[in-house]
Amino acid sequence: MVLQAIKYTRGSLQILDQLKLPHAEVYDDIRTSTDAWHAIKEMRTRGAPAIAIVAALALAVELENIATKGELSQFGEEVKVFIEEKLEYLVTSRPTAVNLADAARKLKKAVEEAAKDDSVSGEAVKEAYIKAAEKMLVDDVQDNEAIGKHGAEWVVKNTEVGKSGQVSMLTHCNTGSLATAGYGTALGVIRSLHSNGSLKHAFCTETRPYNQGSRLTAFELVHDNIPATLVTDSMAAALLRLKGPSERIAAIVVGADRVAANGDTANKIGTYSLAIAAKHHGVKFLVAAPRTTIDLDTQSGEGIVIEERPGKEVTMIKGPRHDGASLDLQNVETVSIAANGIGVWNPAFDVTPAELIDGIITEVGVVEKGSDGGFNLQRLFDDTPLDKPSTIGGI
Ligand SMILES: CSC[C@H]1O[C@H](OP(=O)(O)O)[C@H](O)[C@@H]1O
Repeated sequence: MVLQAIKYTRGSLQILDQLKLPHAEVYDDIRTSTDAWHAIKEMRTRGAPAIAIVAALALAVELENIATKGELSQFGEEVKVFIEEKLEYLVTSRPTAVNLADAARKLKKAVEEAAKDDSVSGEAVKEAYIKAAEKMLVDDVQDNEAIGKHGAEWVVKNTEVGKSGQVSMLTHCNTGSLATAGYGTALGVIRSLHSNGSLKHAFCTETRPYNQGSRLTAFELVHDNIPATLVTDSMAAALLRLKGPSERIAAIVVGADRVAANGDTANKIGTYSLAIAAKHHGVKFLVAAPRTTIDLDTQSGEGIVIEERPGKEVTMIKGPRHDGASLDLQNVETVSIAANGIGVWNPAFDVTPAELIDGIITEVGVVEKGSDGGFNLQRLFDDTPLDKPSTIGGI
């Protein structure tokens, strides 16, 4: 059965509560933009692409239900203003991932287009919004499958493939079906390698403090029967030193929350240290992200706002009681794992400089740095297919 973080039909949206995973699969109804804002803020739904899609669809459901109750304005301009205000509110839920702001910009543009004619009805503007939001859900899965294909091809072509013709990979945080509309980005590359028969073993970090790796990525890898091993974040560098047939890491592949114009990448905290270890050990370091994660308006990592989260996410840990024999799923406890009174620094993301990144895998191809040592990401948005040699930066 396919893992679904997002369940949507016209007028109805449910999200898989990721704070209850991996021990319970509970879906929460999202009926309004306010429901979505809180679900995103609390990280019941998370992942750069997923938060954009959940926000967009939550407003679609809100609009549909307002119309069903006969409360939608008949005037297109009034519906347009309502939509714009709701999108601006939704964007405030989490600042670092650009996908949400990018989606809001595109949805506003679709609504502006629909409302150009003063005589347009509220119903027409509502329909234009809902169609644009629903398209994001469909496009994301297609983009992720393409990312998986391009990434798997690049890894096999550009890394030291084992004698078995297979590679072992390391990934960080969760970038799978639980972070997107389906299939995943970095985890999508691992899924593609696995389905091609090119994956020897997958390693995932636990990704403290929110444990998206141990709670979510391990859940997805077990669900898909992909041979995998969980390691703590502090074990990653030591893992890169191992040269055994299964442990020899061919490449690290991670997701992204925002890729700046020069390729500097904001991603889950701990990504930067993995990139440093990869450089030291001569292991390829790859970022996998759809173009909706690329922010050409932010020139470098210096311009990326890093979300800071509550200290209790570091000092407290939550899970079902285990009596030494089995889990008591009805008895979820939160326990402190730090000294009372200690200060806490809890940035949710860090920035990996472009110089530590070997390739950026997108749905239209893999971008590598050119002879000038830089990424030319504008090429991703040009009409020229990526398979043609570019003037700046080999692609
Ligand atoms: C395809 S998910 C991209 C990115 O989003 C995650 O952040 P969070 O779990 O805080 O929403 C993580 O940084 C992933 O790499």
